[in-house]
Amino acid sequence: MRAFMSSHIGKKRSRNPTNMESLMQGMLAKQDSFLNNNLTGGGIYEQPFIDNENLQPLEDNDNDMSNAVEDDDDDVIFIKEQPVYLASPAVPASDNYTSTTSKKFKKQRTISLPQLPHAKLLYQGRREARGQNNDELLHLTGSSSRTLDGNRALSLRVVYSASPDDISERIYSSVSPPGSSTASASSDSVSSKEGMATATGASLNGSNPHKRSLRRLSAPRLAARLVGKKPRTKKRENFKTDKDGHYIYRQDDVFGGGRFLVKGLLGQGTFGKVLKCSDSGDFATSNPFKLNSNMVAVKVIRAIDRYREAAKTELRVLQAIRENDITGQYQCLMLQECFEYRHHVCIVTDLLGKSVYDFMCSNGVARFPGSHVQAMAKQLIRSVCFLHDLGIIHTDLKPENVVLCDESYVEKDLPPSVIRGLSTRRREASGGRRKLLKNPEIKVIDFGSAVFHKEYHPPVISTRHYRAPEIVLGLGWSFPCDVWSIACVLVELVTGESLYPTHENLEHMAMMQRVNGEPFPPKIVGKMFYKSSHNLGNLPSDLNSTVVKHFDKKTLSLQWPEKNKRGDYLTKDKSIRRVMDNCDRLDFLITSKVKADYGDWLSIDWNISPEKNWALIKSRILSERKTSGTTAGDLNKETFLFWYWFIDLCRKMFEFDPTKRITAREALDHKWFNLGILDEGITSFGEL
Ligand SMILES: Nc1ncnc2c1ncn2[C@@H]1O[C@H](COP(=O)(O)OP(=O)(O)OP(=O)(O)O)[C@@H](O)[C@H]1O
Repeated sequence: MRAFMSSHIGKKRSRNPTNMESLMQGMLAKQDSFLNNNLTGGGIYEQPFIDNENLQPLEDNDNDMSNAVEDDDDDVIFIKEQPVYLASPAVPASDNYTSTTSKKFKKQRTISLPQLPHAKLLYQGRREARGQNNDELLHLTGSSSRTLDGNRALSLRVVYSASPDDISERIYSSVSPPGSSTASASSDSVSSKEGMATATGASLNGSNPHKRSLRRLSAPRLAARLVGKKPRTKKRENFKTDKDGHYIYRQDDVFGGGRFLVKGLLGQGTFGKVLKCSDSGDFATSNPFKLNSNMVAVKVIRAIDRYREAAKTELRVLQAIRENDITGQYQCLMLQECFEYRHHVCIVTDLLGKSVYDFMCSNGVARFPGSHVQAMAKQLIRSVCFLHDLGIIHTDLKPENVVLCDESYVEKDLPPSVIRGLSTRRREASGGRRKLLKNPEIKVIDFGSAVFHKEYHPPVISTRHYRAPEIVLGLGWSFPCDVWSIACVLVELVTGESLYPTHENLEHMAMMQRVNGEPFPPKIVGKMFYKSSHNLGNLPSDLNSTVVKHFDKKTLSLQWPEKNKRGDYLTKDKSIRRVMDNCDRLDFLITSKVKADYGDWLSIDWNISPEKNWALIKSRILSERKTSGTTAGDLNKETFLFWYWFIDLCRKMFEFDPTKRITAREALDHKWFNLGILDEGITSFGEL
């Protein structure tokens, strides 16, 4: 009972009807092929469930201008209809589906400009998951014993090296009396995981009935028997670890019982190194949902107890994701397996493309076109919605942790004026060209800081630029902190620059107020004073010295720029400039960046309705046309509406008070996701 939007083009009036129409037709054809061959193949497009609640948002209320099919400025109308489902008890189950052409039911609202198919992804989560912004949840600091118990229950298979030395060691331990085995001493507990090798540390201890036959095998073959895999090579496993517990990266190293061959370094962080490896194991070829034949990413965690412990929580999160999303449709990194090797926890996952951050760095124009931002936003919010429904808070959403599934792109030459304005580094990295992805499909990675909502919550989480105000103010945090981080990411995708380029609390808070165009609500500042004075909850250690002291106890307002008693400024000029130059109210900030594509006509003021905004733009265009004969260029009403509602969504995600912030689930239903835009991201989509 699967049905997708039926689409048709109804032509109204067009400046260049033939071009526009063929462009739209081309887009439709690409969408169809994408739906049928690509995303649907991976199960990304879900069958919408039958639910009256899901018959939304159909028609918008008074403010909705995007239904404006009668408007003079419309060129081509690109009508899309969501399938309509009924859940009336009077209707037999088999009749619940109604075709999109039925007159009985309301159509999905009209879209005048095209969208990428990703922007239409549906989310069929657990309906019972509610109250994610509940005040009590925010003050839950989580139980550390739950975290420890959870980690203790995790089984890690120990894999031994195929090198002769290690094998003799294994033979030795395999014939040792039960309980004295080095295998059981070094493993946290041993069991096999679904789809993984069955040989385990337990099978190697003294009670193993096969120990005599194991002793007769050559070293590499013995290793293979131990891990249940074919060894890649007889080459010695020269895998080395430095004094900080980091694996010392060397191309062509072999590890994991001869199974993994190191092909490259994908990234390194606090937790360890992420390696690109070719995998000779069975799982690599037998998994139908795998993206990339036998290539995998292996995160080799530092061989230090505290990181090993953290890695176990990461593994539990990855396991929960895999158990609840077997096909990977919610675009989270997929765990293939995990094992312990020479005291390193190794996490094997699908190999993905470069991060969105790296793509931006290598691009002549760091910002993404609106259509790509919308496509990525839908996927990202949907992924986070799925995680939240599982009771998982990611806590470290940032462009580095959003990776591309397909790095291929088309290039466009940039005008010399733009090239001149690029930094030398960017000019060299980009070759003076703008890169446009052919497919903005993404995955969310790095669950190394993810937290189950009932488990231990560290007082400070998130990378600074993406950190929500409730964390900075020490109010306690929960699911809403991810929503704030997503908003920071989305703005960065649109502007190409970090929204909060700062490294300290006072400056960060001043920037937040400037972006939101309002001071912190007295309610949350009052809570901060209460919690800090009563030492309630798990407070950041520097809360008083870097945050609380900057608020006035009576007015509950942030004292920035900081002054001494005589009224002299204590805040340095450089810091004041950083706040004033880099930040502006979000509507002004976004329009100032987006103007690069649509000219000076575009201006949005979130304090006035879209109708009034558009009327102002129109009157400016008209008067200018009279005096200088200029036109509005690429700006039309649909484009304006697209950015207006994008800003509206971000504003709701940047709500200071986490209990009032829009949830990921609510964000999925925001009207911005019903709007389209015709830009370079649409034309580059699926380009050959
Ligand atoms: N499955 C993957 N496919 C491709 N690249 C990956 C994959 N996993 C990680 N990477 C790359 O490795 C980098 C580091 O990975 P990850 O964030 O998981 O490690 P980390 O040690 O937790 O890093 P950090 O300390 O910065 O949080 C990522 O930014 C990404 O570029």
